[in-house]
Amino acid sequence: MVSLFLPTSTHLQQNPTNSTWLSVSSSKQNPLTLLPCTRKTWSCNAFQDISTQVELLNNTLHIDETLALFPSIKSGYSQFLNITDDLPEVERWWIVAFGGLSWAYLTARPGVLIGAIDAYILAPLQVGLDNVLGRRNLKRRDFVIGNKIGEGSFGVVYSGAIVPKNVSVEDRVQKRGRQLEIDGRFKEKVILKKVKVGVQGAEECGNYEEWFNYRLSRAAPETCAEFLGSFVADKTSSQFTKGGKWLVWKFEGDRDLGNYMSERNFPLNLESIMFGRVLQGLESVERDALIIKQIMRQIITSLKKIHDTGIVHRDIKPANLVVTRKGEIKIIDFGAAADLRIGKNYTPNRTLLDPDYCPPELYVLPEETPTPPPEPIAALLSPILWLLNSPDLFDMYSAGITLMQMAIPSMRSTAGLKNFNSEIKNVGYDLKKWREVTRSRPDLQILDLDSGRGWDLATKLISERGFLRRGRLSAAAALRHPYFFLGSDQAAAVLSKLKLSK
Ligand SMILES: Nc1ncnc2c1ncn2[C@@H]1O[C@H](COP(=O)(O)OP(=O)(O)OP(=O)(O)O)[C@@H](O)[C@H]1O
Repeated sequence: MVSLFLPTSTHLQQNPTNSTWLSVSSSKQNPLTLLPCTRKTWSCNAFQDISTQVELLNNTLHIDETLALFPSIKSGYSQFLNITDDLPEVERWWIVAFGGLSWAYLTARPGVLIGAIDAYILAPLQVGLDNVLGRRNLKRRDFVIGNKIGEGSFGVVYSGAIVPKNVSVEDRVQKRGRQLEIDGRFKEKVILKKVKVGVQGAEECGNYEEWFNYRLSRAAPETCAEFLGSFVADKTSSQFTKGGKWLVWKFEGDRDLGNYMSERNFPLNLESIMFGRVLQGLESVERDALIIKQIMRQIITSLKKIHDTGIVHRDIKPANLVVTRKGEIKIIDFGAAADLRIGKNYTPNRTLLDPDYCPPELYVLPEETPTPPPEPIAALLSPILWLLNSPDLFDMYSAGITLMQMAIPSMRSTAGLKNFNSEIKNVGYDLKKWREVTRSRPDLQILDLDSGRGWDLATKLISERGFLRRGRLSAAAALRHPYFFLGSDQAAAVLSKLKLSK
């Protein structure tokens, strides 16, 4: 039985094992006493002065015994009694109530308390530690640049490698084609993002991306690519422009989810990566469903952790989900992310979005939301902001589109996705209605398995915000959806890992 100990006279509590009621009394002078009672008699007993310890026939339970199980609570409880010894009972009640409410507020999402600990203790500690270990002193000459692998509005992304100490300067020029991969000396592969120079907003975006990567490297490192740091080029040569900023990550995998989805054999092309082997004894559609479920579980689990820190990614899509060799999904590209605990990278009326994946509301917060106040004040107000606006649901819509794309082959092409987006808009973002009227004849087999659990989840992710800006599942609620019950995908993943480790 779990009890709530209040430094006051009496309250009523039910024993969950046998449903009997207990009258619970405590005060400094009188040790806590539990009396079996009925609901009716409790109100009479409640104000009785219980000065002697009463032996309970069936439910003998003493506060000292119970508190002995929780030593820290016990010492806190007695300290509290000591400190408030001179106070009248009513004031003690107020202190407890105020303390409880403050604790609930400070720990409510997105976590004012944990955010303050991170900002004022963990972040400076990380800087100090990184400086001691030399991690903040990255230099241009530490890296060799390989092929260009992507370009966004604010940055150009290259593959690269860390230059080992024994390699001569001449070798540190750009390596093109497969030169870098076949050169055995460059073992530690990295990804480098060159922040564009002279492009409006690029520098600011690069700084934000760096900030988000450091923040997540402390709060939820397993969700994203390992961030190694940044450097500013000290001279202009080959890809480097003097003064230009570069961000560096560990190379997490050859391909992102978008690359895998563009292949005809998706999702089977991920089967051995996700599960370490071919799933046996299952129909092909069930194998597909299991792989997709495992990917979705990872995406939503990571989103939950990121949202718990107050960060909304705002650009969730297959191209921003790197698949590692161990079958882990890492979220990348935090250039558009916003920290809605302190208002970082949030400007009202400005949205950075990919129209194919962004939700109908377009903005992470209502357009009339004012410019964030200074960070400590914004942080203090953030639980109210989250409660009223649920900004995390922005990413959940994008996760829903990703699920639909994985499960419905015709939606994987750019044209198929655009067609879906225009059809869903025409039916007011009502997925059930879309199913009735779509002309695209989608193959919904995977979503319809297990009495349509996948389909049900999709309908609860792809929807308008609705009343009180809710009406869409949060990451935590999605993980509790029946689609993720009976973790057959989890079991297969664990089994394969056990087999591999033998
Ligand atoms: N840590 C990493 N490991 C492996 N591949 C990565 C990693 N980071 C990025 N990539 C690859 O590089 C591609 C481009 O990266 P990213 O999406 O961060 O930049 P971008 O969108 O081109 O730039 P911008 O931030 O300006 O929009 C990704 O799609 C992915 O394939």
